[in-house]
Amino acid sequence: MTTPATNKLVLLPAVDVRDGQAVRLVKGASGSETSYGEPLAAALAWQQAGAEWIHLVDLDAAFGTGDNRAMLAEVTGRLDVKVELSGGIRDDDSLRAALSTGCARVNLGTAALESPEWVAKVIAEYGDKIAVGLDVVGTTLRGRGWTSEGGDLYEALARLDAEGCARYVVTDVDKDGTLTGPNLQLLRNVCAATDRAVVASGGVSSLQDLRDIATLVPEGVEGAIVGKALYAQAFTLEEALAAVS
Ligand SMILES: O=C(O)c1ccccc1NCC(=O)[C@H](O)[C@H](O)COP(=O)(O)O
Repeated sequence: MTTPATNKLVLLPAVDVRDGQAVRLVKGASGSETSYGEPLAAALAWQQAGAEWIHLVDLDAAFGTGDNRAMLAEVTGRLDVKVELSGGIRDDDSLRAALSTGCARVNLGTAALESPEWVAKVIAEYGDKIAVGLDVVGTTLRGRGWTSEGGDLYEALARLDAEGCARYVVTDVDKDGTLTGPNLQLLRNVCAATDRAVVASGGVSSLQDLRDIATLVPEGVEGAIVGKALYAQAFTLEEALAAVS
């Protein structure tokens, strides 16, 4: 693995969109939404607070209950910071739409489980504009808005590494939206199995959680997505950025 130049952890505040609203779910369960208002207002607030990245998710597209494509394109276009677009990007049409927003990269989930040949093709074509979301319960992958099972984490990781995947967004579904802390052991295990960059997602509840994730930067963790903790005002983004700088 290439040693990162600094130990700085990149923070990606999450804006998850359902039915036109910024929401947070508990363990990704449809119906467990808490609403936090307009996605653009949330994203602009994180940008104003110093975010370099926004993790922007179309939950309807992920769940197959419609999409918020036009709204996410508008939000991405209004931001000056980099956007990682996620949720329901599964074919040429949805990938083209996502990339045409001007986002810095997209995150593929279900497609990596159900359409491995297509994913290998787009990794070869778009390089590090493609990240793959490895959303797991235990070591079993989840797709389709985390409702379907999709095989073994480490088998998928070996396959995607061989195909040249640059980056993985790793989520412990049982931690996501629960404010119970990240699964540090999962992150360590994934870093031990790949030399590609890892973005941690799910469960962050405190500044100490972020400092704990930052200790894994030398092992390959590059960033951390933070959702519920920011919306629940457990800390401010300014405090979070200071804690990991
Ligand atoms: O990212 C997706 O594509 C996705 C699909 C289906 C359900 C949830 C999805 N993402 C959730 C997130 O990205 C969360 O915002 C992120 O893990 C933050 O979690 P937390 O800090 O625990 O609120």
